[in-house]
Formats: sequence, C-alpha cells, structure tokens
Amino acid sequence: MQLGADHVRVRVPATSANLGPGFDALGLALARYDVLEVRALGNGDVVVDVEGEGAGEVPGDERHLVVRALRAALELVGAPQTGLHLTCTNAIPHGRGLGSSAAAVVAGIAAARALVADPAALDDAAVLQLATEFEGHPDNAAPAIYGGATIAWTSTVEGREGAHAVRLDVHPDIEATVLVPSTRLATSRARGVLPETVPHADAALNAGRAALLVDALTRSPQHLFEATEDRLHQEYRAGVMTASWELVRALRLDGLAATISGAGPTVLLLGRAQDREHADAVLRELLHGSDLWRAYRPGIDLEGVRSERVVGSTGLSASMR
Ligand SMILES: Nc1ncnc2c1ncn2[C@@H]1O[C@H](COP(=O)(O)OP(=O)(O)OP(=O)(O)O)[C@@H](O)[C@H]1O
Ligand SMILES: N[C@@H](CCO)C(=O)O
Repeated sequence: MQLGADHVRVRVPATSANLGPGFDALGLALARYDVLEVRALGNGDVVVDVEGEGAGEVPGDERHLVVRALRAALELVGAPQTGLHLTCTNAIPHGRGLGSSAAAVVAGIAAARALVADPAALDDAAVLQLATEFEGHPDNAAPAIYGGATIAWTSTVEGREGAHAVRLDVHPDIEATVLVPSTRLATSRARGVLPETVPHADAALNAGRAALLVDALTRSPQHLFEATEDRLHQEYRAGVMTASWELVRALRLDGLAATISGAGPTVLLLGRAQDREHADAVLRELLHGSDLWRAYRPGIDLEGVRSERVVGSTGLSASMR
C-alpha cells in the first residue's frame, strides 16, 4: 500500500487502567492529551522534537516508542517505510500510571493510519491488536483508542484470538481526579511484585466488584465506593508505592472511591459532581503542606484517539477518528 499523506496530526488521551477491581481489563480515558505531528520525509532521516513530558529523556531516533509503533503499523499494512519528522507536545506524565506508553503506541499507529492511502486497513480493532502486542495487555490501549470507559480482554477462542474491547458510556455525573506524585514507577516493576496466585475469596470478591463497577460507571455512580474495592493487586504493590497506597487508604477511610491508577503511583479518585465539595475538603486536609502531589480534574475523554491529515499550511482534511 502507498502513503496517502505526508503530514498528519494525532491527539491521544491519557488513560487510567484497572479502576480498582478490573485488573488488566477496565480503563478510563482522561481529557489530558499528547499531541503529535508527523511528517514523512523524502530521505531516511528520523528527527524527533519533544516538548513537555519526556523532553530530554526519551530517545530521539528509531528507538522512540511512537516511531517504533508507527513503523510496525506501516509494516503490518505493507506500506513503505519513510523518513520521519516527529513533533511531540506531551502532557501525559511518564511512568505514573496514566498510560503514557499506551498513548505513545496508539498515537504511532494512528499516525500510520492517517498516513497510508487506505486508512480502513488499520481499523480500531487492528489498532487495539497491534497496541496490545506492544503493551502486553489492552487495558490502557482500549480507552486511548475508543474514549470513555472500556472493558478489554484477550481472547483465546479459536478464530477470535487476540485483544478485544467494548466501550461503555460513562455516567455524566462521574468526575475523575488524579493525584500525580513526583516519583515514577515503571510498570514492569509494579508487575514484578504481584503474586503468582491469590486466595479464591479475593478473586471472588474482585469478580463481583468489577461487575458492579460496570453498572456504577454507567448507571449507578452511588455505588462507586464499594465497586472500586480490590484485593488482587493494589495491596501487593504497596511496598513499591507506599505514599500512594497510604493516600488511597486515607481517602477511602473518608468514603471516597480512590484507587491506584494503572500500575501507579498516581492515585485516581472517582466521584459524583455532587460530592466534589466533600472530596476537595478531604484532599485539602490530606495533602496540606505536601509538595509530593499535583492534583488535576481532567474530565473524561469521550472520543479516544483523533487524527487528521494536514494539507498545506492550515487546511485539514476530514478527521480520521
Ligand atoms: N510519549 C512518549 N514518547 C516516547 N516514549 C514514551 C512516551 N510515553 C511513554 N514512553 C516510554 O514508556 C515509559 C513509561 O512506560 P510505563 O508503562 O512504565 O508507564 P506508563 O505507561 O506511564 O504507566 P501505566 O502503564 O501504568 O499507565 C517511559 O519511560 C518511556 O520510555
Ligand atoms: N493493568 C496494568 C496497567 C498498567 O499498564 C497493571 O496494573 O499492571
């Protein structure tokens, strides 16, 4: 397949995975975005300019995660590799449990989709499958692609092998607050401290809470507190994110639906708009005098990744999702 454009722009949301009991399955898209421009270059050069999160840290060559994902997507659809000039304006913090790596991978694949002559060859299902091959699990990639909340799973059923996701419409009263610490934690380290097996009673509790959480997210936000209980991963990880786990416990003691965001160490707080005042008062008290945390209330992203071809200096073609 040939390229159909030489300049595209992509916007991809931050995501919060797990949401408590939905380990490796549930995710939520947040309205905080990395924005990328990708230009195909006639020569084989790779130039990467980064502003914001990751500037001066991520590699500026073929090892850059967006470049790797983009190249994998071009290869998947049989499009030619090309030189690339990548301009990244990043607002998703790295290594904090807000899906920065999934966002980079999804953005790279979405850029490839917008660059190739037949974008339909990289439909959302193909983007999810390829992103999951990079990430190892689909729970951040799914909301980054579809927006809203998602349930993602990896099927082993014959003929349906691989990653799948369904999108949920989040109840409009639900708000997300993220408390982002200055410290980082690599997902690989947080996964390394998980046990091989868990007690049956804990697994049973999580199954019930995850099911309840689907209802709480979409229809009954009054159940968010109980629905975000988890016994499968957060406490096991407490030793590698002590301050985050302490904050989750303190917030929950005050009746707030706090969880570790993804593999941490960010803390996610879900709640109803009507409970915002109470949440803010608790946060003020708990975080008073601490310079460890930055708090945001980003809003829920409903669209997922967006890309568009850039034509001339200002004109844009139809956006491609
Ligand atoms: N926009 C980006 N551009 C290039 N590389 C990135 C980008 N975002 C993340 N990465 C790479 O991914 C690493 C972070 O991935 P990691 O999975 O540890 O954390 P996370 O994705 O932020 O958190 P989580 O998966 O728990 O939500 C960074 O250190 C960097 O190497
Ligand atoms: N479900 C994943 C999310 C981080 O990518 C975890 O908690 O390890």
